[in-house]
Amino acid sequence: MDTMIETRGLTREFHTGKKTVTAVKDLDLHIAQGEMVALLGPNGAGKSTTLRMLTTLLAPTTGSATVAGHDVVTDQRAVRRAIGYIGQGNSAAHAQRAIDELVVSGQSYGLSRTQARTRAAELMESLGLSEQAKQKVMTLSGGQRRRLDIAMGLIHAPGLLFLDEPSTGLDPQNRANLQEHILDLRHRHGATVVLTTHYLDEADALAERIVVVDNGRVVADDTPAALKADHAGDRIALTFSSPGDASRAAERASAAHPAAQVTHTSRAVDIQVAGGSGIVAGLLGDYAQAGITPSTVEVARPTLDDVFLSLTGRSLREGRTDTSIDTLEEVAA
Ligand SMILES: Nc1ncnc2c1ncn2[C@@H]1O[C@H](COP(=O)(O)OP(=O)(O)OP(=O)(O)O)[C@@H](O)[C@H]1O
Repeated sequence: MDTMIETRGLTREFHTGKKTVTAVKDLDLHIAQGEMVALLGPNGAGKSTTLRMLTTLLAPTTGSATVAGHDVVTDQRAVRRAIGYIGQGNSAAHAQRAIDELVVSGQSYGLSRTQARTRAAELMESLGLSEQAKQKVMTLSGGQRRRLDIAMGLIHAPGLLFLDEPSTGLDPQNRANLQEHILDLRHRHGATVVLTTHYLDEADALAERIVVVDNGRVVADDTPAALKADHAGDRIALTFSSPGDASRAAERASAAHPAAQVTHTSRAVDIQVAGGSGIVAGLLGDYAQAGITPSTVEVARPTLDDVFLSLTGRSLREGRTDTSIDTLEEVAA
């Protein structure tokens, strides 16, 4: 398959006062044409910085990257023509009417005025913005502006689409709608898609490949299924009516399944083990023989959050703050 994105030792540092933050460190990434890749990581992991370097919004400190065959430093115009980018910030101008903003954006990508109008109307309709078409951008709600940004990123049906947390601020219906647009670009145009998201279910549903980043480095890179199989087991959650029963249950589970991760708090026991669903019956039989009766038993398949927890010791669901700054001025930085 043809290469769409290639980075070698891509690194970006930020200097604030005397402090240096290495946001992205020695990133070697290869993404083939047509791949759908999600970058997953906690706040501050370096996801947005990576995307902003690949979209020419930010210059790398060291290392190199090519996007659609063009160097992100020496051939910025060609890179920009080849991509669609939906950043975290609002890119639309405030005083323009929403529809005009979209049409102009289409023309800037080389569509004729007629093509841009047709496409803009289609996108407005399917993103539920038809009624707001003639409104000035500054009068749109947060969610409507987010949808306008998305329309601007999709207007030229790009062969390579970067999305930085595209679903943030969208209601479930518009989130589903966006996923449809992405899948449509993919299937109809064979587009390559690189996205960052905090919605683990979204990454799981959309991406065939997940690149997990932490502290500016790649810590895992595989399909969602392989990541779960390699890094997280099923989870068996049990509760008991007394702390004594919980304690004995935890001990018996550890003895019978040495490879399992068993944690126990007061009346609850959590067992994480590969193939966990297959051992539940045996475990309950053992408890029955020992006179221990659980109050509740739940078995859950691993999630990407379990994968992340096992790789980094932290949960992706931990508190989130917005650190992103999306300006073209930083290209010069
Ligand atoms: N313009 C900047 N100046 C200084 N530090 C920055 C700048 N942009 C990013 N950083 C720092 O670089 C690190 C990586 O930030 P980045 O925004 O790439 O993370 P992220 O993985 O996208 O996080 P989030 O999930 O919160 O969007 C963070 O420590 C952040 O504070």
